[in-house]
Amino acid sequence: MNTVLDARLRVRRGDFILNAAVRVAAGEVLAVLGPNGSGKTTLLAAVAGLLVPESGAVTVSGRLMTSRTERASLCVPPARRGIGLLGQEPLLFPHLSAVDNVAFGQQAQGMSRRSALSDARGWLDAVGLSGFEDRKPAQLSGGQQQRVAIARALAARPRVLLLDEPMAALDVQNAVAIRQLLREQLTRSGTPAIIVTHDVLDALVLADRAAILHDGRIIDEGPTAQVLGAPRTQFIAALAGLNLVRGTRVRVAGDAGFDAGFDGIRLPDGRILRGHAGRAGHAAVWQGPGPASAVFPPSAVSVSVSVAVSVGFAEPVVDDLLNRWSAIISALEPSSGGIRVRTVDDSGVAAELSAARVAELGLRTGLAVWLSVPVAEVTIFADPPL
Ligand SMILES: Nc1ncnc2c1ncn2[C@@H]1O[C@H](COP(=O)(O)OP(=O)(O)OP(=O)(O)O)[C@@H](O)[C@H]1O
Repeated sequence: MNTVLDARLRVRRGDFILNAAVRVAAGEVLAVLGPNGSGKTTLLAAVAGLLVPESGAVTVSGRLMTSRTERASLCVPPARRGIGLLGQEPLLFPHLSAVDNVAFGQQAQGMSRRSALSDARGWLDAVGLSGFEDRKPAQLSGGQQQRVAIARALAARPRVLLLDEPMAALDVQNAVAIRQLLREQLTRSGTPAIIVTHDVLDALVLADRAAILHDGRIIDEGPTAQVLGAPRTQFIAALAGLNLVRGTRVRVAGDAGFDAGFDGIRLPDGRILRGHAGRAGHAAVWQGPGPASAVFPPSAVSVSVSVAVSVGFAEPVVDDLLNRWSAIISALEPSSGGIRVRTVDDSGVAAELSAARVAELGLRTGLAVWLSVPVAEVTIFADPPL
């Protein structure tokens, strides 16, 4: 891997400690996902040189930018790292026109005004703002200002671009357009980037790899689809729109012609949810009981109504290929796949049904139902220590 950015950092902020390592290769985009307070902004600030770590190092294209050991300390100022920053707010110079805002960085680096302006016009065209060159930020919409900020960040030709929730302050339509624009421009320019985000779409559309930050530590990292498809935390499962149920890993004897037997997890109420072992390295080898998670999509969960349902009481196994349990509906919400049926259950499992099916079954909040999910749809992962 042709590493452009290599950062290993331990940063203290009050009681909070970030202890994380990230690498970004040439032309690669890494998404850093994590809940509020997990340390995402702290990580970017330390990479950018805005925060000095307790220990660690940051190199950009092999040049040491931060180095902190017990004996020595180096921290190259942010403006001299070749690192671009794009945040939620465009932070344009209010007194400069769009084209002057974009040209500013190039001129500061010594490019002639004429060349910098010509380059800036090209970048404004690339972000769909040709014809807006002479407008001041106050004469542009929020989405247009963010486009100028993207043009400005890329025009400076940073070695690495750090994006801190760049779509968070935009309405949905603008966010979709700017996300697409960022994808095009990052690909076109080959700029390696880290994007910190709460939004799974940012990770899916923009990033090759995703890292999950949890309480100051990276607890999972890999190709975006793989990380989101095998979520290690409820936070990521919810982002990815998947159900994640925690329990203890058990080996379930295969009595229906499955030589290897099933894998399953035992839930806190004693119920067993059966599935199959997840991706290699997570749970491919049986390692005895231990914390584990079952992951399955809401679209795989069927709902049926029975008058005799007693909640929390697991029905005797009626089908080796199906997990089945009782629950009470807590909410019905619109979703991309129809209607999301949320249930009260230790694990808060959700099902996704068409509106017609919801009407046909007469589903409503407070109704007791049976939920079932095919064993083949459930993936079991051994939990790494969080
Ligand atoms: N200046 C500060 N002094 C003390 N603690 C701080 C300071 N700034 C941040 N923290 C703490 O550091 C932790 C990480 O904050 P950080 O902003 O990096 O998280 P984040 O993942 O970016 O969160 P969010 O998604 O809400 O922006 C939090 O617990 C926060 O309270």
